[in-house]
Amino acid sequence: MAGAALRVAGRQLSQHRGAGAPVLLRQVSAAGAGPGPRSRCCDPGGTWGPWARGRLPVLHGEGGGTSGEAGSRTPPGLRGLEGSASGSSGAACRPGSPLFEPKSCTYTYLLGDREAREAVLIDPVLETAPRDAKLVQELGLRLLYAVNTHCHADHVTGSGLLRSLLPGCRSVISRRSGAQADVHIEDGQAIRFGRFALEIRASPGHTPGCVTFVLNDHSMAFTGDALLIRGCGRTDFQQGCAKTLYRSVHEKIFTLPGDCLIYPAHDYHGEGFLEEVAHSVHCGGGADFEPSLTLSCEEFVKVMDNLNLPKPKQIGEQLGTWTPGSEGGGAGGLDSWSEGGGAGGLDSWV
Ligand SMILES: N[C@@H](CCC(=O)N[C@@H](CSS)C(=O)NCC(=O)O)C(=O)O
Repeated sequence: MAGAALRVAGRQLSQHRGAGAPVLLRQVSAAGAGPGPRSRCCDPGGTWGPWARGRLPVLHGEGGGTSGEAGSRTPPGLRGLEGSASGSSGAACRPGSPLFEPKSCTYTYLLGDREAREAVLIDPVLETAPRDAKLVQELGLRLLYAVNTHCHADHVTGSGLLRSLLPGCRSVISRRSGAQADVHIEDGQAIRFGRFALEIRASPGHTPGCVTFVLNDHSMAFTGDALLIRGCGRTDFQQGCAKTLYRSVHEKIFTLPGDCLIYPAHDYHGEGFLEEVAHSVHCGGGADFEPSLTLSCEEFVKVMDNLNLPKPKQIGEQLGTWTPGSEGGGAGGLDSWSEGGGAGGLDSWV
């Protein structure tokens, strides 16, 4: 077991726990960094989830149960949010938010080993890469890898910029993504930082190359767009496949231990940060994430095939980084990605 994961709010390393735990850093985001439009959600209010309402932006779980300490956890909705790091209003800020990019509603995660000072950053965004690089430096960490859960269509990854800003940092993405990177990963492999590792679980469906990163003690999982908060990745382009996504989520994510915390790439609905996801999965059969995932696979596919979502706002920017030769051109290019390297022109992307 890697020990208890430590959440850190703002820009301070916590002293609450020993050095034997990886640091999961969460930064309180700026006021106004609210959620994007709701595309589908079973909570018509569009407000904070009950676990977040009225709370201040603080470090989740600090002083309360943290991952790796099964049995000491606070139930969903009651998780301790003591020790507020800010006096901001809960209504304006995302409670206990990790690193957040408001335009694409993307969560970036920084994990580090405090002893070895080695870190990995998951799903960085181009616009917020300078913020993340500064944070890594301030914390005295050495960023080994900027890893991507998949080829994003809604924003440009920050991994390329981070390689420049933090020499020694290597970009990572799955081989099946077809994108270029310093390191290509595959199901069953692991990315090491200090005494810890992120295990790679292929979780295709949103795209063929999607992966979920699971901390080696299985206390945390970073699901990318396979499983979101009150949602899951769309499957209507980038060679998406609803049936494949259903299988991935059920076989690779819902099978994680009941106390595993799930960290998704987006929260479009402002539900706040939903911890204890696997716990909720066990209680609600997945309904706390995406209710349609509790349906049969056949019914889920029907729902996904009839979402009629607009294309992501930034799909043009993302495609604009492609070099000629990548398929299609224009937004339509994403529809024709090929599994074996259709997104080959991503030199500027990773
Ligand atoms: N309004 C947002 C929607 C972006 C979007 O389509 N997001 C994808 C993941 S990134 S390709 C998705 O799967 N969304 C699921 C959903 O239910 O919305 C924007 O325009 O950026």
